[in-house]
This record gives sequence, structure tokens and C-alpha cells, in this order.
Amino acid sequence: MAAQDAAVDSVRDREIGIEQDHLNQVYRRLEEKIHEAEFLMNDAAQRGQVGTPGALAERDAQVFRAGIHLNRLNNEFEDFLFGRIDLLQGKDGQKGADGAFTSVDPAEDAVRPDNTADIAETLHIGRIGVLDSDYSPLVIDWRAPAAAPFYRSTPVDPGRVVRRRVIRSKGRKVLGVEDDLMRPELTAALEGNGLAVVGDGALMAALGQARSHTMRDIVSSIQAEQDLVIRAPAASVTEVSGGPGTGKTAVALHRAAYLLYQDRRRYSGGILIVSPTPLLVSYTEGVLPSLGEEGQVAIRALGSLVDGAEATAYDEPSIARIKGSSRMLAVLRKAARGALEGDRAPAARDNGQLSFGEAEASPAARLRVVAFGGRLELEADDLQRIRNNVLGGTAPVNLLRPRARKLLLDALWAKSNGRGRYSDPQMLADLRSGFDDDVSNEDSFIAFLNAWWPELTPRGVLMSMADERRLGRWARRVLNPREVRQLARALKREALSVHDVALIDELQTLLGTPHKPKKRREYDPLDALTGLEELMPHREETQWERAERLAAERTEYAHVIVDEAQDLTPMQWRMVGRRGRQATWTIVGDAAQSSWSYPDEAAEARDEALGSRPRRRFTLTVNYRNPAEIAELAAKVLKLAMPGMESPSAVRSTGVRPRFSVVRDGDLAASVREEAQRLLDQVDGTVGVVVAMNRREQARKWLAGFGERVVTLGSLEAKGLEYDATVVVSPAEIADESPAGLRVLYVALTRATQQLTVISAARDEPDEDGVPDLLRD
Ligand SMILES: Nc1ncnc2c1ncn2[C@@H]1O[C@H](COP(=O)(O)OP(=O)(O)OP(=O)(O)O)[C@@H](O)[C@H]1O
Repeated sequence: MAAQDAAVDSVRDREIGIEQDHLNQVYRRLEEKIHEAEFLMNDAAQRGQVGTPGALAERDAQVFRAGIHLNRLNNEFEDFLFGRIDLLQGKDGQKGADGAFTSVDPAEDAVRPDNTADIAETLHIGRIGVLDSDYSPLVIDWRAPAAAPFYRSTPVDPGRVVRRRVIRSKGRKVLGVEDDLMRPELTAALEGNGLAVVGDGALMAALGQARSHTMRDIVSSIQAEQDLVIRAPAASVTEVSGGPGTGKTAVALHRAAYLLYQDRRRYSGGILIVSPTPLLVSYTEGVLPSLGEEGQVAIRALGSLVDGAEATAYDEPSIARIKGSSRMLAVLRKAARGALEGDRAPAARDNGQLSFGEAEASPAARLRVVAFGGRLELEADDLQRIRNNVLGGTAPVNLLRPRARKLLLDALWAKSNGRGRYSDPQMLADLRSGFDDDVSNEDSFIAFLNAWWPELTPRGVLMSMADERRLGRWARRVLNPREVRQLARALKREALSVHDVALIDELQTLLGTPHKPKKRREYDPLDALTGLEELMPHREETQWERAERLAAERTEYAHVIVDEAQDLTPMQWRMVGRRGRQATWTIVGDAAQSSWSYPDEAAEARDEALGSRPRRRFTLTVNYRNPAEIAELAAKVLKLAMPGMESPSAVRSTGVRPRFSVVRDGDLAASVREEAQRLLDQVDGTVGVVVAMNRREQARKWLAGFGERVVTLGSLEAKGLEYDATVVVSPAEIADESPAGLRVLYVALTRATQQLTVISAARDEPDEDGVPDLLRD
């Protein structure tokens, strides 16, 4: 036995040595490239000292390119190489641009009748591609077509792959290799020697690792069904569904990197990833840089999609229901127009002056100006008629101000008898234009117009909806009086809520932004170039900065990825839809985890956002997060929440069953602390404690002082996240919190990668084993 073990070890050591040699070769090549980049930097810096505009320009461009190159190489050094495939001869013997054979299928004579075969090609897969000095591929970029078999090949459909190897390395050292044989029936030879096979379970090793507060990329272990999604053509809408832990978020992120690699030019218009919470944004935002992609991808939470209106506060379910509903559209349309007749509309006094103050509640009574030496007046009726006329269409209110101004002048002109003064059309036209100039420069006219047709802001209109009386008017026949009261009250609160952001975005569209002429900056020839900023201290804004600024200001994207799409309300779909009117889309979600309870209404809004674009649907079926023991428990809630819906199958089992604990002596805080401490001692990584939303602040206090490894979450915040161990506090409390409560509980129960404890209070009606009513068979 010992001899056998020693033999296995020596094969392993030999194979590790082979990969180490290859990695050394890759590093030598990378170093050569870094020297090249450094040379370019130095050379460019020297040119900078010459100081002529031409040399400056050249330096600028060179320094920029070299800087990017160097940065990229340095960043990509960690865990740079992670895979290898050994392949049979390809069908047509053709090679692609990356130097690899292009054919997916083996040549007819690649396998001999006695099931022996030779390995014709070996490819190493890494985070970026590296060519040797003779242009042969030392490393293939994971996104290149030649790397696809590394992810796609299975024993059922192996293609040309005979052996698939995952290489574990840290820095410049290869630590281990794990092989899978895709054609176990073959006796294959590599350069005359038999093909060694070492270990198994690269995926399992990855899944068993302790979790930190940031998500890791899965580039070395993407599974075949996931790879199909990542590489799906981006022609239209790619819809991905799958249960908890099936890798939807991971796949969405890798897809963003893949699309950029495939067609960088097309996606220079930016990729937007919409995430449900800021917590999930910070959990996932490190993945793309680890895949070598930064800059062109914006990951934003639903509450942060509108600049200047970021929100993290949650509404109670009944308020969220109102604010998220597409019925709000009709209310906002009315409000956007009605707000013009606000309580702040001026009252024109007899002296022609406008006043606010105690007269605030009355509408603008009349407009008085002086023209042709006499007084001209428009009464409330005239003004109302003009306003109704201007507001007749659907154009944004703020953009209608010039038209309102024009109709006021028309009406004043009609009253002035100016028309009768000349019969000559040219003289009449001159008179009219003089009249318009004079009147519109009069202080009283300007003040009136500013007050009668002010520039409305989305925040201002939203605030005016906090007035129950006015809201009641705007929401007539759309919301019932109770809803009006609830909504007005909620809007009075100071902090914006996540659902308010979609309303603000809608109002922004309904109101429009009046065009303001921009001050033009003098043309600087260096703007046409790019460079490292510190070398150009006198520039106002470099092209690089401008590109960053434009990216930050961007409101439309070339591709939009929506994570946890089941949670978007109709109003949020409208907001997200506006950011991708010309875009292709990837939408990932799981109906069983939805915290929005009106799926038909949301589906309608989603269809509207996506228009008639064709859709391709994919389903992910394997749960990589939860061990079978936890998945089994969660499946019980799924049965209650969505009868008939299938659970994804868990890929591993740990033998550790979920624990049930019952609050002792009514002291919930003590029970939660005790359990958190127990789990902290059991796992190496993180512990998440999930409580009902209205217990969030309280629970944070219970766990203050536990350190960074313990995170306290309200049930809605747990979405998308994962922890080594979780404590779910009072399932009944979470389930009763909203109409979608059971689905929210399902989310809470599926966050753990290793251990789960459920703490029950009296309302959970635990049995003698502590199992709460909701989780019993
Ligand atoms: N192919 C894979 N190799 C290694 N780990 C994987 C793989 N696929 C998924 N995982 C891991 O499984 C976990 C769940 O992935 P992810 O969060 O993307 O799932 P999800 O479908 O978005 O889950 P949820 O719907 O619960 O939010 C993550 O830790 C992810 O890294």
C-alpha cells in the first residue's frame, strides 16, 4: 500500500514539475514583455524632455500604451495560469489566430482501431493570452475559442479533449494539479509516454474553500452548462434561470468579461450590471478586475442607478407595493404636470408685483405688463387656457416653457391692438418682434414666468406628492384613499428609499432637462492624445479623464446585465429599460427567490423594457453553494412557496446537518450570540446572521463586537450573498413579513456553504427537536 502511495506521489510530483517548467517559461516571456514596456516608458519619458508639440504628442500616446501594458502584466501575475487540455488531432488540421487547431472534432484517424491515440496538441489556459517569441501559444486566454473545450468537454461529449487538467498555482509556484479524463476508454500517449492522471475534485476543492467578503472568480472551474451561457452570442436577450447557488451571478460576471474580449469595440459603449443591493455590489465588484476587465463595466445597485439620488433605505412591503407598481406611472404623469400649479404658484397682486407667503396657496391670478404705454393683463382664465393648451401633448414639462412663454406673448399681443397699427407686413413683423423683446425683458414678466412655469425637479415633484390632498387629486381612480394616505406619509420621510429612485428616474423623463448652453473650452491639440496624467500637470482635463467622466455620466449602455431580475418592480424595469434602449441584454434570476409578489405586472414591464428582441433561454441546474443537507431543508420551504418548482441538485454533501435551536428564557439576543460564536469556532470564514427586516438594527447591536467575520443582515439584504455558516433567526417572522415572505425565507436558508443553524422563537412553534413548523415535513 505504502509503495502504491509513493508511486502516486511521485507521478504527482513529476506532473507538478512539468507544469512548473511551463510556468517558468511563461514568466520568462512575461518578463521580456515587461522589459519591453519599461523600455517604452523610459524612451517616452526622454522624448518628453524635448518639449516640441510633436514630441509631446508622441510621448503622450506611447506612455499611455506602455503604462496600460505594464499595469496589466503586473496585475495578472497572481494565479495566472490555471488550466491545460491535451487534445487529439483536429479534423481539418487548420490553426486559428491563437495558434491552436480550430476544429472541435477529432480527425477520423485520430483514434486507432485498438483505442490507442496520440496527443497532437497541448494548450495551457490562463487569464490572458501569451505568445512565445515565435508566436506559438504559451497561454491561451480563457475567453478565446480555443479555450472553450476546457469548459465544455465532458466524458459524454469529449470532442478532442483527452485529459483536462486544473493547475493550482500561487505566484510563480505550481502547488498542485487535478486531472479529469474525458476519454477514459483511450490509451493515449504524449510524446511517446503514457498520459498520467493525477487526483480528482478540482471543483470540489474550490467549493470547499472558506468564504470571505468578496466573491472569487470561477474561471478555472466553469462547468459546461455555465460555459454555454457565458459564451452565448449577444445578439439579443439571453435569459438565465436557475435556483440558489447555481452560479447565476458568477456566470453573469464572466459573461461581461467574455463579451468585452469578443468585441471590445462594440462594448466600448459600456456594460451595465444591475444588482439588487449595495452589499451584493461590493461582494461581486472584485471579480471583473480579477478577470482582467475594468473600466468598461459599471456594477450598480438598483438604488444607485440615478446620480445624485442614491438610496439604501427600504420601504415597508405595503409601501413598496404601491411605489413599485406600474399604476404609479399614471400618478407621476399627473404630478409632473400638476406640480406646475403648485402651492408655490404666485399670486399677482394689484400692484402687478408677484408675491408668495400667505398667498402661496392661491394660483397665479393674473399677469400684468406695460406695453405701448398702457397696461396689458391676462386674467386667471386666460392663463389657465394657455396652460392647458401647452400641456395638451405629452412633451416633457420643462421643455414646454419656451412654448408657454410664446403663447403668453401671443395673448398679450392680441390684447394690445398692435396688429391694427400697420398694414405693411414687414413693419408689423418688426413691431411684433419689438413688442416681444420689450415685454419679455420686463421684470414683472420674467418674475411671473419663473413662478408660473418654474423649472421642476424630480425631487421637488416627489416632495409635492407628500401632500395628501394634492396626491389624492393626481391619484384619483388609480390609488385608493388608503394607499394615497400611506404613500403621502412615506414620502414625507427624509431619506429617499430604493423604490423612490425609480420614481425619480421616471419623473426625470416626464419633466425633461432644459437645454443649457455649455461654456466651450478652448481647443487643446493634446486632447486628441492620451497619457499619464502626472506628466501633464497643466492640462484641464485629459482625454483619459474625459473618458472616465463620460463613463460616469453615461446613462445608456451597449449591454445590460440584470442580476436577481425576479426582484425588479415594474417601475424599476422602466428605469433599467431606459439604460439599454439599444442594448443587448443578459437577464439572470430565479422566480422562487422573488421578493416582489406581482409577477404578471413585472413581466409586462420587463417585456416593455426588452421590446420585441428575440430571447434565448438557459437553465442552470446544479447548486454549487449549499451542501445537500442544507439544500434539502430549503427545498421544504420551496415546496410551500412555489409548489411544483424543482430544486437544483446540490453538487456535494458534507455530512453536517442543519442545527435547530430554540430561544431559551425568551432571550433571543443571547441565543443568537451563542450560536454565532459556536459557528465562528467551527468555520474558517464568514458567518451571516439573517433576521427579519424590522429586527435588523436590534440584531446589529446584539452582535456588535463580534468582529468582521460576522455580518448581520435583514432578510432582503441577504439576496445573492453567501457565508460559510448562517444563522436564520425565526423563520416565521421572516415569512410573515410580506406577501413574498416564504420566498424571502427560501433565500435566507440558501446562503450557507457549510453550516446552517435555524433559531426558533415561540411563534415558530418548534417541535421537541426544535424544528419550526415551517421546516417540518
Ligand atoms: N463552476 C463553478 N466553480 C466553482 N464555484 C462555483 C461554480 N459555479 C458556481 N460556483 C460558486 O457557487 C456559489 C454560488 O454562485 P452564485 O452566487 O453565482 O449563484 P447564484 O445562482 O447567483 O445564487 P443565488 O440565486 O442564490 O444568488 C459561489 O460561491 C460561486 O463561486
